[in-house]
Parts: sequence; C-alpha cells; structure tokens
Amino acid sequence: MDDDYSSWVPDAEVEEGLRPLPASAAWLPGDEPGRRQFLAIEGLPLESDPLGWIDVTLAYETWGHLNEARDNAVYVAHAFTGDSHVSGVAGDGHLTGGWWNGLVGPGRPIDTDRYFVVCANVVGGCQGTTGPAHPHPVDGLPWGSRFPWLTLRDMVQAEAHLADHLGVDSWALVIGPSMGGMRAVEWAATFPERVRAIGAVGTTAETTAEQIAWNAAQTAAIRLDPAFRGGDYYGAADGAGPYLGLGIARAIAHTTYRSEQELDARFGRRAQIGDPLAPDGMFAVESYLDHHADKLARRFDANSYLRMIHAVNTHDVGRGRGGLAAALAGFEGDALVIAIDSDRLYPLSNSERLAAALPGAVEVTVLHSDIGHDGFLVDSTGLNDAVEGLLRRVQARV
Ligand SMILES: CC(=O)SCCNC(=O)CCNC(=O)[C@H](O)C(C)(C)COP(=O)(O)OP(=O)(O)OC[C@H]1O[C@@H](n2cnc3c(N)ncnc32)[C@H](O)[C@@H]1OP(=O)(O)O
Ligand SMILES: N[C@@H](CCO)C(=O)O
Repeated sequence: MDDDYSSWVPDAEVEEGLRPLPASAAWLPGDEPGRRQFLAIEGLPLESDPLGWIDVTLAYETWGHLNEARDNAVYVAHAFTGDSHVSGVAGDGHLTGGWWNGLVGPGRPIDTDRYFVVCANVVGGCQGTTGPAHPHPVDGLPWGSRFPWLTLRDMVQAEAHLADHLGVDSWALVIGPSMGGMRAVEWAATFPERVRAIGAVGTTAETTAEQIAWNAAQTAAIRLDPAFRGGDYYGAADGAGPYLGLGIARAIAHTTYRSEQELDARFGRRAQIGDPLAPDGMFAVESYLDHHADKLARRFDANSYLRMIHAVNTHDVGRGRGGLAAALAGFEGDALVIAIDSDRLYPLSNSERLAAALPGAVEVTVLHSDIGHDGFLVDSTGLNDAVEGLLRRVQARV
C-alpha cells in the first residue's frame, strides 16, 4: 500500500465535482451494462406500519447457475454502503471491481463455477434498488423525506421475494459482513427452513448502545447540513445536496471501521499540509478521512444513508420473538460466526453473544487483522479458510 499522499490537497476540484444525485439513482461505478437485473415487488409490507407497504424494484446480480437439485444457491448480503456487485470478472477472466472478490468468484471459496450466487441492493439503497431518490408513484417526484423507514426485516422480506422469483427454495448459505451479517441472522430467524447455513462476519444480533451512539453523530451531521432541507434536496435550485454532512458522517464511520493501531502505524502524527498545529495545517489522517468522505459523498445518497442507519439501529433479532435465543431456536442449519480481533465497532463480545444464542455449540472464529472492522474487505486469508470449511460441511450434509 502506497502511503505517500503528501501531494494530495482538498482543493476546489473536489467541491466542483459534487453534483446533485440523479433522480434515477441507478448508477453503479464500474457496472457492466446488462449484468444487473431487476425484480418488481408489489406491496412489500413494512414492519414499522401494519397498514404500510411499498412497491419496489430490486436491483440484483447473479453468478453461476442454479443446479437441477436447486441446492447450490448462495445469497451474499452486502454491508452498509455496499451494493450488488459482490464479484467482478473482467472479460479476460481476471477478478476486478467486486467488493468481495477475494471470497466470491471463479475458483474462489464461494466458487461461482459451482454455486449460484445472488446479491441484491437493499430496499432504500441507492445502487439501483428503489430508494428515496426514486420517483414517488403518485406524483413522480423523488420520494425524499417521504420514503419509509424500513427495517432489516423488511429488507429480508424483499430478499425472500427474490429467492421465490429465482426458484431458490432454500439457500445453501446466506452470508454477509456487518449489516449483511445482520440480515443473514435475520434470515435464520425468519425463514429457518430456507437456510442451510449462515455466515455472520463482523456483526451483531442486536445493535448496541455504542453502535447507536456512533450512528447518532452521523445522523446529526447529515440533518444539520443546511443543504439537507429535511430530506427534500433533489433538484434543489442551487444544485446543492448534503454532501458535507454525508462526508462528515462517513469520516466518523470510517474511523470506527479502522483500528487505532492501524491509524497510528499508517499516519501517526504525520503532517499532510504545512504545520498541522497551525490553523491551515492538516494531519495526514485528517486528509485520509477527507478522502473517504469525498468518495462516499460522490457515490451515495444521504437519504439512503439515513435509512441504512435506521435499519441498523432497529436491528434486534429477538425483538417481538421472546428474545434472541427463542428467535433462533428453530434454525437447524450450520453457522459460521466470525469476529475480527481488532474490530472496535462490532467487537468480539457481539459475536460471542450471537454464537451463544444459536442452537448447537457454535464457536466464534476469531480472525486476526490489524485493520479493524474493514478487515473483512481487506484481509481475506482466514476468512476464505473459514468459509471453505463451512461450505465443505454444508456439502457433506447434502
Ligand atoms: C461490503 C461493503 O461495504 S462494499 C462497500 C465498499 N466498501 C466501503 O465503502 C468500505 C469503506 N472502506 C473503504 O473504502 C476502504 O478503502 C476499503 C476497505 C475498500 C479498502 O481499504 P484499504 O485498501 O485499506 O484502503 P484505504 O482505507 O487505505 O483507502 C485507500 C484510499 O485512501 C487514500 N489515501 C490514503 N492516505 C491518504 C491521505 N493521507 N490523504 C488522502 N487520501 C489518502 C488513497 O489514495 C486511496 O484512495 P482510493 O481508494 O481513491 O484509491
Ligand atoms: N465498509 C462498510 C462498513 C460497514 O460494515 C460499508 O461501508 O459498508
């Protein structure tokens, strides 16, 4: 990794590069036209409102083929700001561009030559699936502030519609990191008969006070951006959206995605610009966070970000089900629960609590990474071994 970014400065180009999000919000950097498919779901019920529902279009991708026995389907659930592009294969066969290429692809542990792999962008997102930037069915204007506050259970219901549509009665594996892992656990609780194994990577079965606290600061950053306009900023006359608030939210979040020791080893007290102790100076780590703030503000929608926060904050697998253990009691499949030892956002204790609530003697697999929570995206060796082991067990049971 090249750490010489001394020439990088936050300049006017960054500001000018920010543009209002397209109302369709149907872009995906690096997308290959025709790869993404869409499923229309009519009347998806909403957990938050017994009378509420929403028509949605789900953007999804598939790799490989469902076999005749229909027992080789794997659902990969993406994380907070992720999307359906879990694996990217260039024309020459090289893996490129997918967010979990280390794990998913031809010859990878989740081998797309063997498994039928499916990944959809969540409802409320901004990578093709219906979200706040999409037109409201009544007036055709963006949903904006009117978009419902979905829960992860709503998102899983939409994923179940997709399974029905694809002819998948039961998944060999539902696996995901972080918010994706939360949905994997939700799948086990909601549809235990439709899941033969789950993989919960760097995640929790119920969002903790600390995680909600981090999210509170991010929510405030977005809402207090004057350009947020209560969530109705699409098509604003001045073209501005809440990019600064969204960027600040990402900077806060990104800090939680990395570890103290990694930030210290990479950046320490190094200066990026001038004397960082002077008002116009800047530490390298500040510049790094600015970069990630800018990157996310270019590719993500603030209203979707707030919907993701709401879905994560309301996540509690035991809610209304008699507690966590009761919620998972009906799950007879295999479970892989992975914690990253330097993850300060979803620490080991979260995985231990989940493993203890799962039927059978599930042990937490602890992976070493210096990175922290994002280790699941960056350090793949231990993760690959663990998932390979899980799939071998699942195969042995067929
Ligand atoms: C499941 C999902 O979530 S999929 C969604 C995609 N993932 C995310 O959004 C997670 C957020 N994390 C990231 O974006 C991370 O970059 C990861 C996990 C994808 C990759 O991590 P790493 O390889 O460790 O990248 P790292 O965090 O070092 O970031 C590298 C970037 O920081 C920039 N950078 C590094 N130091 C500095 C600095 N001092 N000043 C400015 N920029 C800097 C690099 O130029 C590089 O830019 P680029 O990504 O535009 O090429
Ligand atoms: N890097 C991840 C972090 C949440 O797990 C994301 O933004 O989706």
